[in-house]
Amino acid sequence: MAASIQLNVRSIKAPFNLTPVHKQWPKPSRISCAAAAATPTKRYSITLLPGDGIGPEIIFVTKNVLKLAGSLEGIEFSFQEMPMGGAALDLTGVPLPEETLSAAKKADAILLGAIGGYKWDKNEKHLKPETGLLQLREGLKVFANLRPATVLPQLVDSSTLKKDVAEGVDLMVVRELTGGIYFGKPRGFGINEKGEDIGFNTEVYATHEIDRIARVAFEIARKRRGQLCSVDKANVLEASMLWRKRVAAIASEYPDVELSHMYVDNAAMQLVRYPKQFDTIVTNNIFGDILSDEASMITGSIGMLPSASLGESGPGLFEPIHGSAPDIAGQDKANPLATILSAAMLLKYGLGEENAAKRIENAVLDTLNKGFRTGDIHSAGNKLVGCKEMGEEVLKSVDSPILAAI
Ligand SMILES: NC(=O)c1ccc[n+]([C@@H]2O[C@H](COP(=O)([O-])OP(=O)(O)OC[C@H]3O[C@@H](n4cnc5c(N)ncnc54)[C@H](O)[C@@H]3O)[C@@H](O)[C@H]2O)c1
Ligand SMILES: CC(C)[C@H](C(=O)O)[C@@H](O)C(=O)O
Ligand SMILES: [Mg+2]
Repeated sequence: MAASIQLNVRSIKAPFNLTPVHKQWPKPSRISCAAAAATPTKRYSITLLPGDGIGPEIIFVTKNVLKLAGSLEGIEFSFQEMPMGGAALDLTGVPLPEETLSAAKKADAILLGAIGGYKWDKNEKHLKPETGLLQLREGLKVFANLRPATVLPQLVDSSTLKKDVAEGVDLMVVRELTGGIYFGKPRGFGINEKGEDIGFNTEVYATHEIDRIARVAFEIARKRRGQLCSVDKANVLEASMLWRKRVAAIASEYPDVELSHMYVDNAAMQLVRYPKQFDTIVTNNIFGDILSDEASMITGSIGMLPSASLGESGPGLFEPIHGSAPDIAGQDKANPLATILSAAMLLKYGLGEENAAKRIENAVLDTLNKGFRTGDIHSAGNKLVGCKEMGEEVLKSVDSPILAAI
């Protein structure tokens, strides 16, 4: 299941007078000289949403990697940068301007950095950067969020888990992204019978929402190691009881996939006890959010985890699973690899361009093999680099021979 591929180029004029991200940074010379670019035969339009905090830094380097990998495979991209999150709030007063959503809908794929930051933390809900992100996911109808967590041999020592527990971990979290407690109604603030303030949200899932995410997960499990673990809280929550019933019903369509069920509290524990037991995990919106952050640390850092958000049709949304990291923003310390690997997912799942995707995955492996590490994955004996340099090293490796995919 991949987002539909639209091959026609669209030239969309940005309605905002945006300062391009990091225009003060010199363009890496490797872009023009790394390898002979193939004559473009395919053209795609990409909406870039740098967002806030480290977002512009990681999007800047990823755009260059995507551009070079594409050009070596006969692909030409047109990029359109649009405001999103806190940056959009400052510019337009809303976290997801209509122009941003409509440009995103018209693109072939969307690459997002990250949104959010201290400045907007106390805003009312509808004026929070995070609300813009939820509106974007809802607007694009990207209900299936794929979050792969793979422990690369080069980074096994960066894992917080013991080497023998972490090594060989290769799992995929399939997170439902447009339903559940994030979107359920009623929600809001009120006053209870004792006169106390209350805040409330509703976890609600309809059959069709569970069935479609279950089918995506079964399809993915079928192409992996044939094992699907559905994570829920069916011992307590009605929404989870329906979830478990429907996932079990859909299992009859996939006799070749082995289905198991696990309560989320146990799953959180099992992920750090023996993560190799997991192949594909399917879970609801909030459990997927939490478990994917947990899984990221097994791989060494949250700065390593990419994601793809796909719907039944229309462009896919590709973003790292981490946030805007305001504690390191503007310091050239961010690890861009989660975003670079999200660009590989964009090529693979969003555009069906497997060769260009492999180039990027391979370039990341090559760069790690050469010992380059940002601070979050750094250990003794490696070369500590910043976000820009890491991006430039990946660029240098984009034209290396294709080795095994990640
Ligand atoms: N998809 C998104 O845009 C997204 C996701 C999560 C959080 N957020 C937002 O980001 C803001 C900060 O949230 P948070 O601090 O809870 O989570 P975070 O993921 O931004 O940061 C958590 C920790 O991980 C580190 N980190 C994250 N990404 C990194 C990278 N690429 N390289 C190196 N270190 C990295 C940060 O420095 C921080 O110490 C909040 O406003 C939150 O709502 C946005
Ligand atoms: C920022 C927030 C809305 C978002 C989520 O909860 O989905 C983030 O944590 C993520 O994982 O993408
Ligand atoms: Mg999250």
